[in-house]
Amino acid sequence: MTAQPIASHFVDGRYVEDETGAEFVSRHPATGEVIAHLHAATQAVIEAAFDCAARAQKEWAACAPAERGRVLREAARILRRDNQALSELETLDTGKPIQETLVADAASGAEALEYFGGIAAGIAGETIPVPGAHVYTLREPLGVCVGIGAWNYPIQVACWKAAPALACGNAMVFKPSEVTPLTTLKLAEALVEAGAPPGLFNVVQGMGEVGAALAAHPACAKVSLTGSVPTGARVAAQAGARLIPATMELGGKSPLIVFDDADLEDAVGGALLGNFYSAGQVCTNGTRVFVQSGIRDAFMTRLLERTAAIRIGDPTDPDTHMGPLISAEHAGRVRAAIEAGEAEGASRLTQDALPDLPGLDSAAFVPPTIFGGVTDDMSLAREEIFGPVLSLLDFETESEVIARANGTPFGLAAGLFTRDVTRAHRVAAALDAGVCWINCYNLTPVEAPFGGVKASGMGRENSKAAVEFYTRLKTVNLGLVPVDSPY
Ligand SMILES: NC(=O)c1ccc[n+]([C@@H]2O[C@H](COP(=O)([O-])OP(=O)(O)OC[C@H]3O[C@@H](n4cnc5c(N)ncnc54)[C@H](O)[C@@H]3O)[C@@H](O)[C@H]2O)c1
Repeated sequence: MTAQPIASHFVDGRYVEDETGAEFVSRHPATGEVIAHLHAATQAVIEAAFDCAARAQKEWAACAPAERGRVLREAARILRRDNQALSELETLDTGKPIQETLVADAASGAEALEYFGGIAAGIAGETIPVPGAHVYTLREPLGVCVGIGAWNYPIQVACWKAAPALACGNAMVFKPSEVTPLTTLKLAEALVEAGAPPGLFNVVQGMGEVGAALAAHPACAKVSLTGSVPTGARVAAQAGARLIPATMELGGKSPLIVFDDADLEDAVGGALLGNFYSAGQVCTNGTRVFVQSGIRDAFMTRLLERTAAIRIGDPTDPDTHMGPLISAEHAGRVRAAIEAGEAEGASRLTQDALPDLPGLDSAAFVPPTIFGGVTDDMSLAREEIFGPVLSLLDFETESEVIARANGTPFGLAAGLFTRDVTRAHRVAAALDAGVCWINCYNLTPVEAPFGGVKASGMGRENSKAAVEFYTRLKTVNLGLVPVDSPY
């Protein structure tokens, strides 16, 4: 099994290798097999990427916004054309089931390219009515933006950053996670095929040091990171030291609240989606499931029944619901979190058992795990586990659950299930979260802003809101009356 790219990096419209960079490999998580050998970017590769990006950005910013939009929409068409192959590659690189990658990865990336391709020609400033002057604003590109990605949604994350950045007239140097380096190279190919100038979107590979070097580069005009809170704090501090804007899409420990009057099947479905999709490796997951006492028993019964029907196995099999975690090493961390939960007194309601996994590395798999009797002080309720671990917490009243749901440093997302429309809006308004879901979970339409509050990040991706984070505003004042000078 191989998924070896032509070369490690994609710079100035073509694949580039520099074998003096540190070697690393990409593995297929389900088997542990090495699928690609790569080299981390050297300083020479990084300089080449910024040089060509600066050149391409000038050309791109000078071209008609409608033309920029056309190129992005053409790139979307190419991703859709190649969706099968891209999804297979994403499944090899991430271990996520093919039934997910076919709909949620390159396809979501294509939606971002379509959306921002569509609004590119409408990005504009405004006129401001002021007596005696004609005042208007211009929305200008920032220059060369740096994107740094996480491993759970590699091509989606790259598109969610590249599409708004490019629509606004910027160029980008992007570093995928070293764990999942492959599909972002295909995005770079698609943009060139679509007619983007060489150098507009560059991919450089490597570990955290390469990301840090990109964010610290004097030509970096903005950095957008998707990753963990500790990395976000480091990268935001670097950006702060240089006074450049930063968008941070970080981790979470989101609450999902099920009130007594909820539709039972919808609430159970939401909790399953919001904990076990992508084997739980989703930043917005509602891992603290607060269940009101009147619905507790019915909810738990259906949750366990439906969890038992989850098919674990080979992610390349279209029937598989849940594949491995990103690596045996990460699965080990998730197992340690499960053991800590047991040691702290939570009761494990699911079996610690995997099906036979012939030819696969069972060390990379963790079965869907549900804990009951979880209290707010337990590590299960406080730490982002980033695996298929759902914690059930009991509650009685609305005001109690709002306070407990907000009792976390994170603020990425929150969900609630209720048939009471007044309560739904009241509780959504009271929750500390960048995104709230009422009677659904983990919907992220490109038309709506996405991002966190508190330690979960700053800035927004998707929607018209993203334009604010990839442009700078210039105010122009034109005097219409004689200059009123006392001198
Ligand atoms: N909010 C969101 O949109 C979102 C989406 C997906 C994942 N996440 C979060 O991402 C995390 C999982 O991803 P991960 O393990 O890849 O995160 P991570 O923080 O370990 O790495 C993220 C990226 O940052 C790079 N990096 C590491 N140190 C760096 C440094 N000092 N300077 C610059 N770059 C550096 C890594 O190489 C990688 O490309 C989880 O916490 C998850 O919640 C958030």
